[in-house]
Amino acid sequence: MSWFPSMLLRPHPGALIVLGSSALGGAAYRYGSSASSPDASLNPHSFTAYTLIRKEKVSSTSAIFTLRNRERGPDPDEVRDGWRRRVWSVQVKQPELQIARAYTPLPSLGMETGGSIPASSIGGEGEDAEDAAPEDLRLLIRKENGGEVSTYLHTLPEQSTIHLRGPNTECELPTEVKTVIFLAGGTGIAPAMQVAGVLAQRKGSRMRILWANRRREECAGGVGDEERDRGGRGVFGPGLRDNGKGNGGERWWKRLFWSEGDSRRDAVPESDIQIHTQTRIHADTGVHPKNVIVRELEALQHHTKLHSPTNSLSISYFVDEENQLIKPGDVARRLDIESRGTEGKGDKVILVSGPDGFIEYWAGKKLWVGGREVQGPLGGVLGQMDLRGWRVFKL
Ligand SMILES: Cc1cc2nc3c(=O)[nH]c(=O)nc-3n(C[C@H](O)[C@H](O)[C@H](O)COP(=O)(O)OP(=O)(O)OC[C@H]3O[C@@H](n4cnc5c(N)ncnc54)[C@H](O)[C@@H]3O)c2cc1C
Repeated sequence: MSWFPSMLLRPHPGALIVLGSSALGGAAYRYGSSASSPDASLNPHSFTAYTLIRKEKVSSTSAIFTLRNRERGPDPDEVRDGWRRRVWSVQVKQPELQIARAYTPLPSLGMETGGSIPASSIGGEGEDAEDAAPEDLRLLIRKENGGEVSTYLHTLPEQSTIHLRGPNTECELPTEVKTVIFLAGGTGIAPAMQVAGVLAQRKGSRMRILWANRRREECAGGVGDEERDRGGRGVFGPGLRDNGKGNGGERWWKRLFWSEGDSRRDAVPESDIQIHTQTRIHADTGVHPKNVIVRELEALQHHTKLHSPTNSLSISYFVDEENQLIKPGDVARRLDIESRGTEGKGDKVILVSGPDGFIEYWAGKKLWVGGREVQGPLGGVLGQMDLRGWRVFKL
């Protein structure tokens, strides 16, 4: 495949940071005049200081960390470019142990054009939209039991300093890629959201995310599109359909997208819009309130349709503790649907991202060759399936 890197220059997670940079791309990094030193902007060669301005709980083990460049150094071009066509990550340093780990920034609406609205602010309180700055980075970080860096990060209070290096390209999504099936395990949803952000900008794009979690709390309130269509456990609960009015008694979130008289107001049916707003439902209705990641995903769906009504982003949730595992048939069915009538219409890709065991089960092991991580042969469940020309990439 010409457009996927044949080798990922990803250092072993435990590598000492003194061993050197893992950045890909070799692009020229531009430092703006407002930056007082080259290190003021995110760059792959040295660590840049960020302030943890917000820690937003997702579940008992995960949170979204919002990080602001301490010297307000401008984003390098590589980051802006990344939001348009890449899956990318940054490295975060644990200063005492001098080790670093990779984390995947979450997209914000309009990132590709310098916008800065966290998708979670759609249908929410609206604070995020006002507080956000274009160069803020948001990382979904799960606290690993006994994990050195993630545990350290979760102990930090807001206003702490965190050092980042990057961006590191994980894979490119050239413009001909418009159809993606994404198998995500746990925090593998972060790269899936990046891909959704990229495809939203491509007319006629189709993406299906199958997201597996061990526990419901990681995807609380998430109802898959198929389940919703079947009229299963409602998103809104009896008599509680959200009217999309938010706090001010007005559909404030519409203003984030449309100005008065904008013809796109009518591009998405009102019923669709309502379904993408935040729910505030008590636990005794039996419906989980949506956590911030689920809200972000639904806002991404909304954003995808706004770009073009022919775009489609569907999400399916699978929860181990509810005995819902992704089965080969779930993938085969989606392959079947997405293959129909799209022969020769651009590249179709299956991306797999998550813990090592998840990737190995679905696509076979990634390999380490000469201290670098490479794709390795296609194995696992996907290796046994008739993929009809779909490409597979392990993230
Ligand atoms: C490109 C990329 C993007 C990523 N994006 C994200 C993201 O967006 N969000 C996210 O949360 N994570 C992400 N990760 C994973 C992340 O980089 C870290 O691997 C993760 O946070 C764990 O790091 P840690 O230092 O906390 O754990 P580690 O210290 O590396 O430990 C990991 C696990 O191994 C166990 N362990 C460690 N040492 C031993 C030992 N000697 N014997 C037995 N068990 C041991 C620990 O108990 C722990 O459960 C990404 C990884 C990559 C490569």
